[in-house]
Amino acid sequence: MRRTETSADHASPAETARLKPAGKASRQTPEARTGADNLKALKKGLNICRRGFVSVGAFSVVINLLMLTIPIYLFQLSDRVLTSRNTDTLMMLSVVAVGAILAMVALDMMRRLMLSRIGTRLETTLAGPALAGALHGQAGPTAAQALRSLQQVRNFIIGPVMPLIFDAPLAPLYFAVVFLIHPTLGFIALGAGLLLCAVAIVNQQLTASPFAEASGHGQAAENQAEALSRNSQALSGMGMMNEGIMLWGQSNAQSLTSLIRAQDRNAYLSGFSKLVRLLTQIAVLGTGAYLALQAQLTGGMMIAASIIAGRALAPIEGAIEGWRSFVQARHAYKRVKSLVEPMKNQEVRLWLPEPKGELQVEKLLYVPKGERDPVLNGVNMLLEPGEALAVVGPSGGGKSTLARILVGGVAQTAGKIRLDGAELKNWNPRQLGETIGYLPQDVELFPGTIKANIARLREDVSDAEIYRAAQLAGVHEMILRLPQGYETMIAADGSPLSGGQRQRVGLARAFFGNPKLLVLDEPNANLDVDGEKALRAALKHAKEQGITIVLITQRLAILESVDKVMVLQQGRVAGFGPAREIIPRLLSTQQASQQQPKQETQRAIKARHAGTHAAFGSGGGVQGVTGAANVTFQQS
Ligand SMILES: Nc1ncnc2c1ncn2[C@@H]1O[C@H](COP(=O)(O)OP(=O)(O)OP(=O)(O)O)[C@@H](O)[C@H]1O
Repeated sequence: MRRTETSADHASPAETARLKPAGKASRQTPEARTGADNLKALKKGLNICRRGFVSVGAFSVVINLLMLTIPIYLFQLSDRVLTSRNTDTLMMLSVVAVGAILAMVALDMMRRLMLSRIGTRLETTLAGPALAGALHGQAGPTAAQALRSLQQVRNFIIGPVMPLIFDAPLAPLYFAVVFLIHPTLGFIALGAGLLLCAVAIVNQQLTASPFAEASGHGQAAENQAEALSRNSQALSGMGMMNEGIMLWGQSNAQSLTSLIRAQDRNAYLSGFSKLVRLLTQIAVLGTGAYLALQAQLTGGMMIAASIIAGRALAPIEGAIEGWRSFVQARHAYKRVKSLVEPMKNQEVRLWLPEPKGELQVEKLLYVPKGERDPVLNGVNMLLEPGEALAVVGPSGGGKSTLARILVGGVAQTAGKIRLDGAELKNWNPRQLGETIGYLPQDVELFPGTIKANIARLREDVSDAEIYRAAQLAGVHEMILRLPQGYETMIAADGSPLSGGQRQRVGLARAFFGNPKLLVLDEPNANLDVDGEKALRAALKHAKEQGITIVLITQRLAILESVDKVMVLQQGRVAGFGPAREIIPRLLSTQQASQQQPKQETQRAIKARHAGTHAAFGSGGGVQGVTGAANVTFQQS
């Protein structure tokens, strides 16, 4: 048994980057850092953040106590120094006050530094899992949204509202001190505090829905902007740029309109709360002066009470002003949490013995989230190690979805998929990834060199392994013909490679390592004659190596390389069996479907000549392999 690991493997990069500065030498490979380590790092990171918040809370208690320095100093000056005219007392009080203020400022500074480190730590701890969660998720926040949410949370933690949140629980202490100075003043301050709390609740009620609307429309605008940027060339090529920007503008305008509505309400209520606080301070001063005239208070007490009352109300007032950033940060944190929680709860999976490549699918059902109709229904099959299966069928039949489920990219709704008897979900994700080679229908290469792309972005591999994969995929010569060869940099849009070249490099990536199962989704869609030849040779190599192959294709010529054929139609298996039995039937189906329109046209012409009205038939509808399949192949 080699080691244990979980899919919290994905938690590692950010945490790892935090532990060691970025750089080639410091990058920890999956070999050096197991999933169990990553899971531990995630939990440890979160615990450190939690402990950090507890320390910040403790600091806040001391800071708030020290904040009483000035009112107490004032009170002592007016009631003790001015009456006794004792300069020694003045000196001593001043030294103590300066010391307390210095301590308070130092603690406040440390509190901010701690918050800033907690924010950064939280981001480095959660970025990897959040990114992995977003990449794994079939719905929910995109990777960019997940990272932006995390930044929002960090900005809130290091922003000006956070200290106020820690100060708020200590407000009762200040109210208590005002009560101690004089109950009447205490009631005034408490009344104002309750009024501000009511304002805070009203503020929350009035702004929650427009803020939520603004955030929803903002996210839609963001998605549209991302889609525009992805499709910029097509948009500009077809003159659709203005319409695209208008579409984004509508969502953005809706977001800004809701935002202004919420901000206006927030501004009115913030203004009102400031008024309440200042009026309270005047009321405390005025009432204090009256009580002083009645000899119930001293002048110092009166001023101290006013300062302390203002201090008691400040966090409530701050909460009203900072409400928006609080709501945003809370939403952002919820988004991040929804992505990270599943990672945290993941179990450590065993590294199983190397599989042979037996693939079994039992009663597979897939219904996309939020949909009612299944995309795949009742799919069953068994492939022995080294067998090659072609999945064919009309467009939209569910072929690519099946491919995505077979490689564990999409979770099925029901049914079982087993590799060497173990369900995919029970495999160690890292081991499963290394066991599978997958070429998706839309090949996307990562910005980086061809070499890095073939090596699946790993750095702990030898050049020989990369060369072997390129050889197996029959792409080595093509790469050598590029000016920079294996070092050719691929941009985010896949340039300078053509569609066919990208597909061939993607094939080499699928062959990299020692895959036992190859899932190739229309690998020849963009290939020229040379590319097709190379693909056929690659499939032959793969078969010789005993690799199990699932090949999704619309091309007839490639079927000669397979042992079995499955016909998928509307998510159901319309035919499955040995290639030598299924292919002739598919061919006769195709010939019949090609002849039918001709016969119908001839009938129509005859009918017209006979002076009768004849309608064309609906076409298609040719009975296929199991009485339903209507499969058309491209000859190649
Ligand atoms: N997440 C999803 N949400 C809604 N519908 C989906 C989802 N995934 C797949 N579908 C639907 O399932 C059907 C099958 O899609 P799939 O891409 O698997 O077909 P296909 O056989 O590979 O088609 P093609 O040959 O054109 O690539 C399509 O109608 C598609 O719209």
